[in-house]
Amino acid sequence: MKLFIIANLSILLFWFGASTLTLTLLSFFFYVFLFLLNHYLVPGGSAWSGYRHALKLQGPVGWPVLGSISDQMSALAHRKLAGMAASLDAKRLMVYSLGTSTRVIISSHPETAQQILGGSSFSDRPIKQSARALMFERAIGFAPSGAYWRHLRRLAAVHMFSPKRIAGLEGLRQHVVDRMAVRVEEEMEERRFVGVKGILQEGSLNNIIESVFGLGLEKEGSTDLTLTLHDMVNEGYDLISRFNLEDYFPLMFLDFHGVKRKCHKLAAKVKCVVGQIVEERKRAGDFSGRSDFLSALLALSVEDQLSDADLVAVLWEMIFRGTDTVAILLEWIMARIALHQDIQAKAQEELDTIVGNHRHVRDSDLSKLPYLQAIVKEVLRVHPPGPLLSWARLAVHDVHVDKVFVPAGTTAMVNMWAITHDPAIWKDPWTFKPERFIEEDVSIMGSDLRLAPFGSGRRVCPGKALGLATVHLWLARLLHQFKWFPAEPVDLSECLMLSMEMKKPLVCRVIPRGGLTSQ
Ligand code: HEM
Repeated sequence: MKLFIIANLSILLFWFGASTLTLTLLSFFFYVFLFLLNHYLVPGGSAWSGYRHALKLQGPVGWPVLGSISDQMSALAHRKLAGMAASLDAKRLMVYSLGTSTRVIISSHPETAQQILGGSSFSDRPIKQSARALMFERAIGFAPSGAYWRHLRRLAAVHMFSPKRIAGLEGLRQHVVDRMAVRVEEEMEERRFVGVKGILQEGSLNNIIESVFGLGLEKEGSTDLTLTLHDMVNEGYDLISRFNLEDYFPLMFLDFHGVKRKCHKLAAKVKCVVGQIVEERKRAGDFSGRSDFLSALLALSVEDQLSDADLVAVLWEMIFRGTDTVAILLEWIMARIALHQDIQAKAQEELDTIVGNHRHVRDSDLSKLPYLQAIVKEVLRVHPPGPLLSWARLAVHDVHVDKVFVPAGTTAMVNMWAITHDPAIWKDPWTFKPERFIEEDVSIMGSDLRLAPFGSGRRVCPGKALGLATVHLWLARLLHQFKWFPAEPVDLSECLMLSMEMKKPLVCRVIPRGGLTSQ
């Protein structure tokens, strides 16, 4: 067909007196043009061009060479992808390309999400250069799903996230929230408003550092170390969230944005800072009687021990993952609390009934506070911190999803934000209404894909119980002790980095509720 068109065109041009060279060039460019059209005008874009005949694909064609990179890299990627899936009638499964060769599938439906997250076919993760350089390939999040990854998950399940250990860390959580309450009062006194994000980030970092390293929060030098780790986490977060051309094009030798260089520099710093903590603990010896994760890992039997390099990677990942997730979720919750005064009053009434006003809230009270828990669920529905579930999955072998053939090596994502805002799944999805979870008890731990903010299946978030225990207790304490008002209009705009943050940090006016004092 193409040759026929070219031949006809050539004859026409000949009749119009064009030279042989012009004819050859025109024919050449015309052929290239047709080839490109043929290659790119495929549902899902060029990375899917080899599969179009076998499949019934639905997805955007994207741009030549770039594919749908601009949509994926947008600060509102979850909304863009949800809009595209709805307009192409591809909620169950949409395909697209990143660059010329990265094939992606995305589900915006609980049933296909279950197929992706639930089985073993998508149990690896695609790894970005930045994540590799920052050593995450040797930690739980990006380790391929083999024996090493299973070993790490087991160690973390027993020594970091077991119910016994989470319960044992209540004293730490109480201590950290005491300090946060003092800072709230100090900021109110000094500035007449409270920068919520800063307080939550500091509290969250202190909490995770202490549970991972057990250095003693009040010890000399601990503030310097906290600041160093804080800067390292922020820099790593920024680097890993950044778009890097080299992830999608074979330009490994180039470093256009300087990401590779910065990652290597940061990794060297992490090895030095975390490595030094490990060395000092080893020198001090005797790990018994200590409850921190580092000591538990050092006390393992020889056959279970991790190498020093792997130990650093695993500890660094815990600090990295454990800080922002909790702080970001709590900032969204406090924003909703400040915005909906009626909901705040109802939660405080529940607290006063169950806890009274002569003592602070304890972990043991939390199960008796269904409305408070419903608020957390509703925030996870409306503002899931990982709207695209943070880190994608990778097909480890050829597989079918919804009868669509998905080749090995395809990146798979779930648009949890699209699912939690789908009117076919949730009544009035745009209304903030914690009461919906009083009417229907929906599990958020991964068994019900209508609301799975921690993912699901074998790579589900291992920190979900610890994260929720922290968020529930801190929210209860902050609500019990203070009334929260917006210091300026609450702006609910989103910005998707590694997690989905508030674009404009929350600023509140806070009034003590009386009865309870900060310690
Ligand atoms: C409280 C808010 C949190 C949210 C919303 C959250 C969300 C997520 C999500 C969506 C995933 C991907 C799951 C999947 O692929 O199915 C994940 C993985 C992970 N999370 Fe969390 N997380 C939170 C807290 C934490 C905490 C506190 C830690 C550790 C201290 C943590 C450590 C991890 C790790 C290590 C992985 C990788 C698991 C693997 O690949 O096997 N997370 N998280």
